[in-house]
Amino acid sequence: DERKIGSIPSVGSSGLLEYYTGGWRFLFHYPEMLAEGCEKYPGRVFRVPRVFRWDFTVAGTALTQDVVTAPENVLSAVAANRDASSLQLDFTMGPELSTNSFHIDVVRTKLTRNLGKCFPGIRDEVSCAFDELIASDGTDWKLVTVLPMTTKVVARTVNHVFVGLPTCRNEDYLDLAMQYTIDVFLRAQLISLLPFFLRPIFGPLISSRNQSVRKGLKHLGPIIEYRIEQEKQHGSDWPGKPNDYLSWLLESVDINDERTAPDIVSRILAMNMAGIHTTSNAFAHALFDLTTHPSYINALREEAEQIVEEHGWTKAALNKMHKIDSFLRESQRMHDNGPFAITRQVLDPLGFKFSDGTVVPYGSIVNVTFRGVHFNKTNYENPDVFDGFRFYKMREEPNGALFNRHMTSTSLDHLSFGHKVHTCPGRFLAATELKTMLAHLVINYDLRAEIEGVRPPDDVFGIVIVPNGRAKPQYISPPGIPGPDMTLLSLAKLWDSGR
Ligand code: HEM
Repeated sequence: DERKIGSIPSVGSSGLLEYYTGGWRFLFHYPEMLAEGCEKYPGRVFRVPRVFRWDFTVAGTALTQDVVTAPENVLSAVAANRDASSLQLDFTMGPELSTNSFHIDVVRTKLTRNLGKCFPGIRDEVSCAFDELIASDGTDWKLVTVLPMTTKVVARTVNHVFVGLPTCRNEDYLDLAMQYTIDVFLRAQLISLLPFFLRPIFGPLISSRNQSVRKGLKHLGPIIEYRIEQEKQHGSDWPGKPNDYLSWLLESVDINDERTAPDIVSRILAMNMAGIHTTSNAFAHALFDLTTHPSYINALREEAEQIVEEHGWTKAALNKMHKIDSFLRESQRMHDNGPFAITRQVLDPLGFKFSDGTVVPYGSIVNVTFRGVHFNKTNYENPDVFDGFRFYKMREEPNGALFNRHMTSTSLDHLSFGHKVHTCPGRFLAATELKTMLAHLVINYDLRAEIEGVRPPDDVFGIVIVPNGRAKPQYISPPGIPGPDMTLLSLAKLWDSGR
């Protein structure tokens, strides 16, 4: 295995020292290390030192195809999440979530099919949450820290779909929903520092799983009990049954099993983890792109206003917002959730052989990095330049009828939601939320950067690469009211004149 590994290029030195010291570089300079690897070894696999291990990173379209089409028993997403990667799923969330993942099937099927019906609730939650959190009195610009605000708006909105009102607005429940991801990640990092044989002993003690499920049961336990009772009395279509994820989950389980309520709570927490920070990070990035390139604001506002005026606030109307769709997709292209679209563990004892002949050994972690694909000149013209209407322009071309670059489309050149086998099943919900949020903001508010023309730098810690948590763009509602010193229009003009 050492011989096989030795022939794979590495970022930094490939010596033994790098194996031990490089891991520390990884904590604070991972984006630069990946950029260096993608630049030096385009279209290949390269090694990156982590703490006491090498990760194998794929930086190109052809080899990405090898990864996304490999079967689960060869390159496993489940194994990567359970133990070897950052989640330590067995301890942090429970092994049953990977051995029976019906909660994921329910997202893929019932949740996605019901988005049209759930849309009024989504729209209402987005609008109330933003208006409450920005709390503009309509006379002055207001500074609001982006990331906590978007996280709260998203947490309320997904939970409107997951568990409905009033729980989706309960502060204590929302704290749990937002904090859960952080608890899981931090504790998983601690567990993964332990030697393998100690993990089963100390893993459960370090994990916050029982505590989180207990807190979740405090809020959801009585609701689950009530719904089970109604079903027992009136059958599965009982009068007044809410149309939400909790109901769809309960339709898929044995309600007589006493383990049902804690199990359902674990699965709802897992979906909060998959759905909150991913979406709120994407939105924060989009807002930073908008305030750094404010000339887009009017165009997006015009589109949103015109479509809402003509078709009202519906899911079908969102589908017509092509500029908003393009803007969000471009923002995702340039700023992803962390460095990797795809993480897998090699399960084949013979290792995994890529189509270029590279072999990575059994047990290794293989990552596909966004950078190698999204910033690749063969995939995109001027990939380093933000072009909010890049995809909109493709759509307008003569063969636009064949356009297949919507926000929710995955492809080998756009991996924000993964591609093929494990493509994100929540992307339709995420896109619905993101488009509703962006349309709501531009229709109801003017916004501008805290510091003109400056995009707040990402926060970086190891593989956690997230939008800046302290930046505060400014908002004013309703749009068009002059601010204390400069209006949005004058800002846009300055930008156009090249300042
Ligand atoms: C902008 C927001 C989101 C982004 C960027 C995102 C991205 C991703 C990515 C990159 C994957 C991994 C694909 C792979 O391993 O091949 C994934 C998987 C997943 N996502 Fe999302 N996601 C988002 C929102 C959501 C939401 C809202 C939900 C839930 C409602 C969700 C549920 C899931 C689940 C359950 C998986 C695992 C699928 C599987 O293993 O088969 N995601 N997502």
